[in-house]
Amino acid sequence: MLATALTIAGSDSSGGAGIQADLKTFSALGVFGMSAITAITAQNTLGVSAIRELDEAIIAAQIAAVFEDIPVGAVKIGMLSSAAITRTVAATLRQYQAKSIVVDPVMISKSGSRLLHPEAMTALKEQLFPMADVVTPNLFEAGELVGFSVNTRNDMEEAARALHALGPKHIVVKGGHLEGAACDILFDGHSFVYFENERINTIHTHGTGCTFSSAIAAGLAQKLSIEQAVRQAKYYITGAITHGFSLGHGVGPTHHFFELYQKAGL
Ligand SMILES: Nc1ncnc2c1ncn2[C@@H]1O[C@H](COP(=O)(O)OP(=O)(O)O)[C@@H](O)[C@H]1O
Ligand SMILES: Cc1ncc(COP(=O)(O)OP(=O)(O)O)c(N)n1
Repeated sequence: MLATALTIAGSDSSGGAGIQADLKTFSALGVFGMSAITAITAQNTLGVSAIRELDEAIIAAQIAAVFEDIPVGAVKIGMLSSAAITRTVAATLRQYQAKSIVVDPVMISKSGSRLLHPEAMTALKEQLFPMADVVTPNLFEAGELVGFSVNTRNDMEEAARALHALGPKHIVVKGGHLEGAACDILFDGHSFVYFENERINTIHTHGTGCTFSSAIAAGLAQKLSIEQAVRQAKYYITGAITHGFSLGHGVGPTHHFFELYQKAGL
């Protein structure tokens, strides 16, 4: 049977990030994608001009409709916006005993708009992190979550240890915003695995975090180990950034296509 994955995230009208990037990634990786939308953003390559949260009942109903009918191989969680939405998503996933959960703790878009109210941080840590198989913060998000700034590889390791203590089985701290090579680290509570690629010199990186976390979820849905899923995701995002392109007047999107997956040779 085809592997399936559910994304619970916000909609990006320009198609570069959010639900749209997640579904494109699932599809390119050969996984059947399903979605539960938490919020609608009016967004393009220049920024976010409006956000409308959906009410908790319709968010829970979308998740329930999928789980009541279809086996869900993995879940990716992106923009949650509020504490109430975060609690609703956690409670609904608990109700359906969801497995293989990847939490991308989306806080601020690259263009600078808040996608998570600061007061939702506690619900994220207390309700969702203990259920997560993987949490994938970037440097800024890791810093906000642990309460110290994360700027070096040493800081990334320290942050991964602190975040692992909150309950997720694995942490991937993304080094996309580091100087030099694009280096991410995976921590399982015992040891670190480094995933490193040469930095691609481009401004067209809209949606990199969404693409990376949904590629990990796709790998888990395909029954890869965490390390294999992160390796596949790293290969995929590197190709997607390499083929990122100018679209609109600002930061263009990453590009998703099946050949990126075929070449992964996993
Ligand atoms: N310019 C780049 N060249 C190569 N890889 C990159 C680049 N920017 C980001 N990445 C990779 O993309 C993934 C997403 O990271 P990041 O951009 O830090 O996430 P976010 O979108 O959440 O800020 C990571 O694997 C990171 O290493
Ligand atoms: C609706 C929505 N969700 C998440 C993001 C953040 O995407 P990310 O891949 O972390 O990075 P940018 O797209 O902000 O570059 C978003 N923008 N919109």
